[in-house]
Amino acid sequence: MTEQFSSSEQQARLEMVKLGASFFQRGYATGSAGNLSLLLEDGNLLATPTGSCLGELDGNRLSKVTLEGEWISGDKPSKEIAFHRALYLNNPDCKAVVHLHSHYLTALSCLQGLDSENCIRPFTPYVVMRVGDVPVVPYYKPGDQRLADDLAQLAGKYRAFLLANHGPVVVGKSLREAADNTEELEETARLMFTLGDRAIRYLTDSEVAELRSR
Ligand SMILES: O=C(CO)COP(=O)(O)O
Ligand SMILES: [Zn+2]
Repeated sequence: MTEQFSSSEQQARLEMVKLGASFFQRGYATGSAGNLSLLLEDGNLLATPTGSCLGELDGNRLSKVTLEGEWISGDKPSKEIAFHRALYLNNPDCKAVVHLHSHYLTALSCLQGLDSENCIRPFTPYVVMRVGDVPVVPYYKPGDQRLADDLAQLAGKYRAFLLANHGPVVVGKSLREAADNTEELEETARLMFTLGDRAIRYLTDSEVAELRSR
């Protein structure tokens, strides 16, 4: 990578390239699906370009956009940049966003009858400790402004979201945290399908409350 970026921006670019490759190599991302963004120290967003494969990101060509949505540099930003911006603008703790079409969460997002306020009823502690409730955003086509409008409404209250018939969106205080929490959710969705129709002992309300108050 060239020297045209500040050292913190250079580090952020390298982190995005590294995490994108890690997602891709381990099968959490396939083809050119999914997008990542983070808030730079200069107050602008670094995001993956539209149509890019997370496994082959070029640190020098990542998109830079203002929080208002103006494209500053790099390749054309993700078509989902509007919903990424909505999350930063409506949650001061949001410093990074991960959106994937990971297998099990996307399968979950296609089920009918999900609880729109929390589609993952807790049966293991980590989802409660790290993420909390996961609301479902109704289906809109990728890139639709209504995804951003709905996420803007939910952003202040939740750390992860499931886009119906599409996939997860997870925020974090860092790209690493958002990535870790996305993986936690993906593994939890995988457990849901592994458990299938068997009777699950869900965590009780007091067990959930104990985890939340930690
Ligand atoms: O996941 C995607 C759309 O929801 C991928 O779109 P982009 O390639 O424009 O980021
Ligand atoms: Zn998508």
